[in-house]
Amino acid sequence: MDSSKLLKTVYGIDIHFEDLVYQVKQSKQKEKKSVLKGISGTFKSGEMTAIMGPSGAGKSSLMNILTGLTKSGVSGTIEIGKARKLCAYIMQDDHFYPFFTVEETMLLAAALKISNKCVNLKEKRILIDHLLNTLKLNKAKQTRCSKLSGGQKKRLSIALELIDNPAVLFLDEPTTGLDSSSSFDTIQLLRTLANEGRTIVCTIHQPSTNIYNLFNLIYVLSSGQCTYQGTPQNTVMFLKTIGLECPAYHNPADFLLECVNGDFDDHTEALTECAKDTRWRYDQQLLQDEAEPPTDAQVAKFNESQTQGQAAQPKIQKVESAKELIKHTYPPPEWVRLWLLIGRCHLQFFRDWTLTYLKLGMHILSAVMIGLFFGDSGINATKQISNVGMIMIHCVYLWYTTIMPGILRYPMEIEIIKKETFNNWYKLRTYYVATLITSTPVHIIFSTVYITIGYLMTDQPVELDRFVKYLLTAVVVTICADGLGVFLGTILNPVNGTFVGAVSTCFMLMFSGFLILLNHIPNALRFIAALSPMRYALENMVISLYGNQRDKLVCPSTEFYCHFKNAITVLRQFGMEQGDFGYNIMMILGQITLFKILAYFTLKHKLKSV
Ligand SMILES: Nc1ncnc2c1ncn2[C@@H]1O[C@H](COP(=O)(O)OP(=O)(O)OP(=O)(O)O)[C@@H](O)[C@H]1O
Repeated sequence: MDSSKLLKTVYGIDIHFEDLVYQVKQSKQKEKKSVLKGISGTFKSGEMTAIMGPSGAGKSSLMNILTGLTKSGVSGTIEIGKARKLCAYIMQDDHFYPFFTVEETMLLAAALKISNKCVNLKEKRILIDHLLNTLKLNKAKQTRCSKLSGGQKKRLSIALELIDNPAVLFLDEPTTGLDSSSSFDTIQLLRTLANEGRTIVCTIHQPSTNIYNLFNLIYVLSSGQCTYQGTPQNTVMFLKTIGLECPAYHNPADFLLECVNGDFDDHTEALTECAKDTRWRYDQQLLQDEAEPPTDAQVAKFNESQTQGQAAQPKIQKVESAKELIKHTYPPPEWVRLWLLIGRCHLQFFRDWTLTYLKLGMHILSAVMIGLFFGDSGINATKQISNVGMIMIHCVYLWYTTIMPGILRYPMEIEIIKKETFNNWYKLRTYYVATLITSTPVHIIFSTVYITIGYLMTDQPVELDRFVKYLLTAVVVTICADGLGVFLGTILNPVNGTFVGAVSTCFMLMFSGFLILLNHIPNALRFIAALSPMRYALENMVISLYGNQRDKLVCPSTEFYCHFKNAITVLRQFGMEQGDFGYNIMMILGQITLFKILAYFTLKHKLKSV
C-alpha cells in the first residue's frame, strides 16, 4: 500500500443524530439542567459544518457527545456506530511535547498510528512530506514544537490527525487565537479536506463573511435548541421568513448570531420551529419551491452540474462492515507502541536539561555539601546521633526531590495524553507502563549517585552488603515517593498537590522514628507510623549500618567516654534492634504497588473528566 493511496481512499461517514438530550446535575439544585433539548441533525460526508451559537448555547457539549467524549446524561440516537474509530477530534488548544521538532512529532505519530507492515518508513516519510507541504508546514519541519506560531500549531494538530486519514474530523474552535488570514487559510484547508469526502465538523465564533461562506452547513444552537440548520447562502432568506431583515452590507453570520442572541426580541421559538425545515440545507435553485427536500440522487445530479469543468472529485467509499473498517485503520500492535513511547520518554528526558543535568548536578552538589558537613560521622562514636540525623536527611532529600516532580508530571502532560489516547494513538495503559519503565532506571541512577557520594564522604562502613542494603532502601523509598507524587498529581491540581505533598512529607518525617522515637509514640497512634514509608526506610538504613554485629566505632582519644562505641547501642537508642530488613522493604514495595495502581485509575478517571 503506498502512502498516497492511504490518503486518497476516503471513507464517507454521515453523522445523524435524533432527539439528542443532554442533562447535567447542578450543584445544590435537585433538578437537572438540560444543556441540549432534543436536537436533531445530519452532518454529511463531503461537507464542512459549522456549529455556531452564543456562549453557553451547548456547542462544545454537542461536539463532545458526537465524538464520544461525553457519555453520561445523554439520551437520543447518534448514528456513527463503529466508524468512531475513523474519527479524529482536534481540541481547542494545541498541545505537543516541546522538545520535539515538527518532523519528529509527525514521524512518531505515523509510527504509533500506522503499522510498518502496511506502510514502511520510506512511505511514511513521503506521506509526511506530502501532508506538511499541503499544510504549508514544510519550512517549519525542523522547528521545535515550542517555537511554532499559533497558526502553525493548529496546522500541525490537523496534520497529525490526517496521518491515518480519518473519515471525520471534529475541531473545537479551530480559528480561536488566529489572525484573519490564518483563520481563512485554516478553514479553506478544512474545506479542501471536506471536498475530498471527509466529514468536517467544527465549532466557530463570529466568522468573517469569507469564512462563513466556505461552510456547506451552518448549525446554530441557542439555549440547547437548534435555531438554524442550512447553507450560509440561505441565512438571510431564512431570517427574512420570520421577519428579521438583514441590513445591507451586514455580515449574515453576525446578524444571525444577533438574532439568536435576542438582540431584536426573543425569536427563539419561531427560529426553532422554522429550523425544523430541512430544505434550508439545499441550494434554492435545487429546491425550486418544492415542498419536499430533494433526494440524494437529485442533490448528486445538481452538484455534478455545478462542478462541471472542475477537477473530478475523488470517489467516496462507504464503510460497509467492521472488517473493512479494521483494514482501514492499520494500527500497529500495542507492544510496538509501548517501545515507541519508551523511546519518546527517553528522548524527552535527555533533551530537557532541567530533568537530567540540572537534577544530577543538584544531587551531586547536595551530597558533597552533606558529606562536608557530617565529615567522619560514619565512624566517629561521638557523632552517632548526627549520623542518624544524616540518614534522615538522605531520606527526606530523596523523598522531597522526587515527590514534587511526580506531582507536576501528569498535570503538565494530561492534555497531550488526552488528545493522543482519545484519537487512538495508543491505550492509556501502554503509556502508563512506558512511563513506569522509563522513570524507574532514572530514579535508580540518581539515588545511586547521591547515596554513593554521601556514603563514602562520611566514612560509613566500607562493607559491600551494608552499602547495598543502604542503597537499596534509598532506591525503593525514592520510587515510593514518585508513586505517591504521581498519585497526588492525578487527583489534585498542582497548587493543592504541592501543598498536600509537602504536608504529607512533614507527617512522614514526624513519624519516621527519629524526631520522636517509635517507642515514645502513644500505642493508639503507632499505626500512623506504620503508614509512613520513611519510617521503614529510616529503620532499614540504620540497621544496614549498625546491625549484623558491626565492629566497634572509633572513640577519639580526646574523649573520656563514648556512649555509642558499640553499634548495638545506636539501635537500642532508636528502638530499632528488632528491625527486620526484609519486612521493611516489603512494606515499602507494597506502598509503591498501591500508589502506582491507584495512580493509573485516578489518571484514567481524570482523563474522562478534563
Ligand atoms: N458537565 C457539566 N456540568 C454542569 N454544567 C455544564 C456541564 N457541561 C456543560 N454545562 C453547561 O452547559 C452550558 C453549555 O456549555 P457548552 O460548553 O456546551 O457551551 P458552548 O456553547 O460551547 O459555550 P462557549 O462558546 O462559551 O464555549 C453551559 O451553561 C455550561 O455551564
